[in-house]
Amino acid sequence: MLLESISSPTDLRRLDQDQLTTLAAEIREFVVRAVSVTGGHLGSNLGAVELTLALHRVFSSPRDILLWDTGHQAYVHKIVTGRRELFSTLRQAGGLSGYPSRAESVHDWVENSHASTILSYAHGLAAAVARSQAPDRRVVAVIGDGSMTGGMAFEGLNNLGHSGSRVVVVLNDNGRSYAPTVSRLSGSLTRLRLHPGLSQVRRSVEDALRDIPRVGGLAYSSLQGLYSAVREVVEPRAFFEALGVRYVGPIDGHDIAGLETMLSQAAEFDGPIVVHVLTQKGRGFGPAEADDEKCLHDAPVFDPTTDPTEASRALKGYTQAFNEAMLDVGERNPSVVAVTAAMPGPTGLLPFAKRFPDRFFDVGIAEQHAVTSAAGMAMGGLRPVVAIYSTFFCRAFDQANLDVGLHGLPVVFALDRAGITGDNGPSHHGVLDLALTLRIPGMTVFAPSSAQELKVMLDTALELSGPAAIRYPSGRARQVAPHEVGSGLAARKVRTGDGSVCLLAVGKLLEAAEEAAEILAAEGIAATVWDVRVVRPLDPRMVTDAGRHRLVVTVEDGLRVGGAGTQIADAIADLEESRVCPPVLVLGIPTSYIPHGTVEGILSQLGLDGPGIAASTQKALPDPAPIS
Ligand SMILES: Cc1ncc(C[n+]2csc(CCOP(=O)(O)OP(=O)(O)O)c2C)c(N)n1
Ligand SMILES: CC(=O)[C@@H](O)[C@H](O)COP(=O)(O)O
Ligand SMILES: [Mg+2]
Repeated sequence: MLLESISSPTDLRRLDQDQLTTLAAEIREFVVRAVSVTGGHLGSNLGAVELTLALHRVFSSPRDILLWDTGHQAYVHKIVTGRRELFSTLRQAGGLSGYPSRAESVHDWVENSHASTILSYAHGLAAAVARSQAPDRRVVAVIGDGSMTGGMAFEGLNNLGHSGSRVVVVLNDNGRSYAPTVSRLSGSLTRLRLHPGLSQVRRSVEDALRDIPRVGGLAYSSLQGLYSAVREVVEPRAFFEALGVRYVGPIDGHDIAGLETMLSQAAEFDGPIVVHVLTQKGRGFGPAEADDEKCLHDAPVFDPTTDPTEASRALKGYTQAFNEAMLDVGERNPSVVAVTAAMPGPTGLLPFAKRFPDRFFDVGIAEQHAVTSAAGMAMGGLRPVVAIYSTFFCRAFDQANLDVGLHGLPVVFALDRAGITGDNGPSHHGVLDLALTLRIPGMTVFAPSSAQELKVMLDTALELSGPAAIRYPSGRARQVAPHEVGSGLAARKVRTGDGSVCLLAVGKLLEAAEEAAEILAAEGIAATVWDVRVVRPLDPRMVTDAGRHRLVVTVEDGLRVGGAGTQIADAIADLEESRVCPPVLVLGIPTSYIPHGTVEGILSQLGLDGPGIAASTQKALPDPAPIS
């Protein structure tokens, strides 16, 4: 196996083109097998094989700086930079990160998995390189066509062009984010034009025409004229060069020799230059190539001899509940519309999009634009539901605060993947959404503890006159009977204790709080447990009841500072009737970057599972009051 002989980019440079073709096939097989064992990103990595090999042959990382936007497509980069044997630990606690990691390798620079940032990094690094003693270092930024639709990418491009920064931008255009990319920049015609089959046809027609005496020459030149007219119409050269960024391409992103030629030329260009490469997401693995939803962008653990597409598409837990709830409200309320930032599949909106195509908006990887577009929709009398991951909501906080909140607009934010998300590491955990949404005046904040609660809360949110956020986690959703579901803005008391301690649980942590109550009961401590349900406005009945206990413990899978617990502690402190405020122990997530691992393992480490909550509670319980 050639692959076993590759432990650094220098090993790539001794291979000839045939060997590179063999190596590419071996890498594809390796990636499919590795991801089948651990789960992870598949389609993007299969599409970036030849491109990565060419980049590492033309540029000398880490002297030359190779940057990956989002970083989910950097598995091949990791394989050729000496980490092949770590893939059995991919995304596991203490194991290989699913994104570049500076702790793992000098070849890695950017760890943030939020899209559309890389041109800004490149601009900054190019400025530093220009002032260093090594002005011949190259800065190379690989950005996908999807990430190119993010606002920051346009900001970066504009500044690169204006400043003349010496950066090689590789636009890795596979026409997809998850779904087909919402952009004319990577128009289907461009891809069609360079479809291998079409190129072959074009070449044979040109050859045939050229050989026909007299008329052949005329026909050939008119075909060329037509071809270049088409190119002028579709190719994005005009866009980039109007910004001051040289444009070359589009070229075949799977032709290593062609890539090397173009990248070598681009490396010599003294300014910003875009090399537009056309790749196929999921290339080389049949199920990924055939997956018209997302080219197996990511895949669960699967048997590599089977097709993981259905498993990869399957909606889990709260996302499935959201999908069902949206279809239901969509039928009942024609003003409800749905907005996504290039994630219709993972947020569960595809069925809604299919059922109500004219009430579904995919705006590209553009969360800020998504939120303010929703504000416009609400201003126009619609009832927008913005489905956005908790972590990506952070990017649109200003828009949520001042475009939605300031105008008191009825936008509903469906914040999926709230809390610890595990696999994708520190830039994907959804730990800030409570701290942020609670800073938006007038925003109602819901945290469902079951699939059934999510549906009730969406209905309630859509009846409100102002903004609302519903935050819910990845993974399994608790299923409960109708009598175990709350209503409106009320909290729900699920267990009555002896007045010693009151556990107030937010969202999914209700299960852990109930487990803690059982553990405490075995120790003779009868805890009261409330499902907070609505983090703001807090249910006054719950606050009053909690204030009558000797200790209040709040539990949430959000930032401890500025989250639900802080909100509850303030409310208890404000209770007029309580003679002595009970101490409030706020259990939540510390202000830190939490590495990847399993959700359960991380929550346990943070003391946010049943035993952890029980232990913290026991430790905080004031000594038993003297018997009067
Ligand atoms: C700000 C932000 N929003 C959403 C995502 C989720 N996300 C991860 S990869 C991806 C699609 C990226 O498409 P593209 O840049 O074309 O890369 P490809 O997967 O096609 O190689 C999205 C939407 C993200 N990482 N960052
Ligand atoms: C790279 C990226 O941001 C997404 O693809 C992310 O991996 C999705 O996370 P889920 O796996 O929770 O859908
Ligand atoms: Mg893409």
